[in-house]
Amino acid sequence: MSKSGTILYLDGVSVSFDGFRAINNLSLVLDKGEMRAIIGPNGAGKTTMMDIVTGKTRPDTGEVFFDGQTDLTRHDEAEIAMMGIGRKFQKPTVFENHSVEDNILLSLKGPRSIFPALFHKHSAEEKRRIDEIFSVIRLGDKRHDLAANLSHGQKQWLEIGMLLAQDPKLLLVDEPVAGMTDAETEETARLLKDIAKTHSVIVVEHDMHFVRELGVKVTCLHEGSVLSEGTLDFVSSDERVVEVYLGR
Ligand SMILES: Nc1ncnc2c1ncn2[C@@H]1O[C@H](COP(=O)(O)OP(=O)(O)OP(=O)(O)O)[C@@H](O)[C@H]1O
Repeated sequence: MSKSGTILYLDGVSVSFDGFRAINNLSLVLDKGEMRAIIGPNGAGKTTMMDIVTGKTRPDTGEVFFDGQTDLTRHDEAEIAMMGIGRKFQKPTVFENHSVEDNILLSLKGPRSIFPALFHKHSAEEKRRIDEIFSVIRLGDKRHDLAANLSHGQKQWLEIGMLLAQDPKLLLVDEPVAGMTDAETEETARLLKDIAKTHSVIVVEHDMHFVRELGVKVTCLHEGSVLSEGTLDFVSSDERVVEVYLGR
């Protein structure tokens, strides 16, 4: 497999915890600009795979490359975040006591303490970026509301906006629609599709209706390796996927 043109390249990756192989000879390649949905049963290794990409967990063996050339196994979590890999965990962790806009300002890329982040005069370029983020996350009319007053779904969108403020090249998004209403779920699919026009994205989800809305290539993990990969129709008609996951 060639690394050229890839944003993420995992080959032959394994990791064991106390003798248990959570990731087992995993190979997964994401092209630059691609959005991919990752599905699979509990314990399949989805979180561990993302932990390996973000430098939280070191693989025992295998290659992990970012942007075709950077060996991620040689970097720590902070360095990997600085390189442009952003991760959103399942539970939203916004600053509840700040306004929606301040949450975005506090997240803008660049070393900054709270005081200057909130009170410094923003350049035209920064203002353009902030407006762009608000248009993507559908919270323009909530800019001055307290983050605590947002719905669960809106908090997830705000946190995606905080991730965008870090200007990542690759976003890892863990179960974004868990707990959302159907309308919020559909809007989240549109929101991620907008983001995917200019970013590479990995979305882990169990909600198959949402995965269908995304309309992207799907990878099903099982026991730490790829069980099936292709269109959702292809993967969901794979008998092995039905047996270990969808049929349950
Ligand atoms: N730090 C750890 N120590 C021991 N075992 C671990 C550790 N991290 C993960 N595991 C085990 O590795 C396996 C893969 O777990 P992982 O959390 O990656 O699965 P997952 O696909 O994300 O599942 P879920 O859909 O439930 O989030 C599980 O059996 C889990 O118990």
